[in-house]
Amino acid sequence: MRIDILTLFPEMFRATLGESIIGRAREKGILDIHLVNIRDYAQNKHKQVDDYPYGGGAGMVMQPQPIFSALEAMEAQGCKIIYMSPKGKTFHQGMAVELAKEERLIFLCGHYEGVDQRVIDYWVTDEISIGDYVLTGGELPAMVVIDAVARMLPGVLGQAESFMDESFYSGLLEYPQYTRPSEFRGLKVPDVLLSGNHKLIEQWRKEEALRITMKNRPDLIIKYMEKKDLSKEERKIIEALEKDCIAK
Ligand SMILES: C[S@@+](CC[C@H](N)C(=O)[O-])C[C@H]1O[C@@H](n2cnc3c(N)ncnc32)[C@H](O)[C@@H]1O
Repeated sequence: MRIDILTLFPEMFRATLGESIIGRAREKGILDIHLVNIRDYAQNKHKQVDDYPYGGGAGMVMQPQPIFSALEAMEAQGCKIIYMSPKGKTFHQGMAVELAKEERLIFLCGHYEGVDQRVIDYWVTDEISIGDYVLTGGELPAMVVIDAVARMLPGVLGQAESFMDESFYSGLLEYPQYTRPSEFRGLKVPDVLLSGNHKLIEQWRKEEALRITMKNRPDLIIKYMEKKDLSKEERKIIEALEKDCIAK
C-alpha cells in the first residue's frame, strides 16, 4: 500500500513510522510512505500557509492554494483522500479493515483552526476523527489511523500475532493475557491457562472477553448480540454475567 501524508510537520512522523512493526513493514516493501510538506507548495514569498478566517473569530485557517498545489502535484485524483478532523466520522476497527483494502491512501493533516472548507469540498473523500476531543494538529490522528490500517495489511503481523482475537475484531474486547512466570510475587496465572486443555481455555477466554466487554463497553455487547446469532454457550455466559451485575 502507498500512503502519502500532507503535513506542515513531516518530522513528527519519522520516528513513529520508522520503528517496530510499521518500520519493518516499510523495509519489507509492504508499506510505502511519502511525506509531503505542504509549505513547500506555498507560492507566496514568505511561504505562508495560513490566514485569518473570513467573518472573524479566533485562530488561523490553512489556505487552499498550497494544499491544492500539493494534491495536484501528486496526481491524487481517484484516491481516497482522508482529512483528519474532529468533525469527521469516529474511527473504529471496521474502518481500518476497509481502508486496508485500498492501494493508496492520502492523509491531510490540519493545523490551527483547520483547512479552508473548499479543500474539503473539492478533494476530501473521507473525514475521520479519532475521538471526541480536539488536538492541536492532524499528525497524531493520522499516525493512529495509519498504524491501525497498516497492521491489517497481509504480511505486516507475523503468524504469531494474529489480529482475529484482538479487541474489536470479533466485536468484543480481548480476554486477559498472561506470560511467564506462572506466579509472580504471589500473583498467579489462572489455572485453566496452565491446564493444556484447549477447549477449556477457549471457553475461559470467551467468558472473560464477554465479561470485560460487558463491564467496560456495554454498547459493544448490545451490538454483538444484534449482529450475531449467539451460541447457546454465549447466551448462557451473558445471562450469568447479567445476573452477576444485578446482584452487585
Ligand atoms: C485545533 S484542530 C481544529 C479544530 C476545529 N477548529 C474544530 O473545532 O473542529 C487542528 C487540526 O487538528 C486535527 N485534529 C484535532 N482533533 C482531531 C481529532 N479528534 N481527530 C482527528 N483530527 C483532529 C485536524 O486536522 C484539525 O484540522
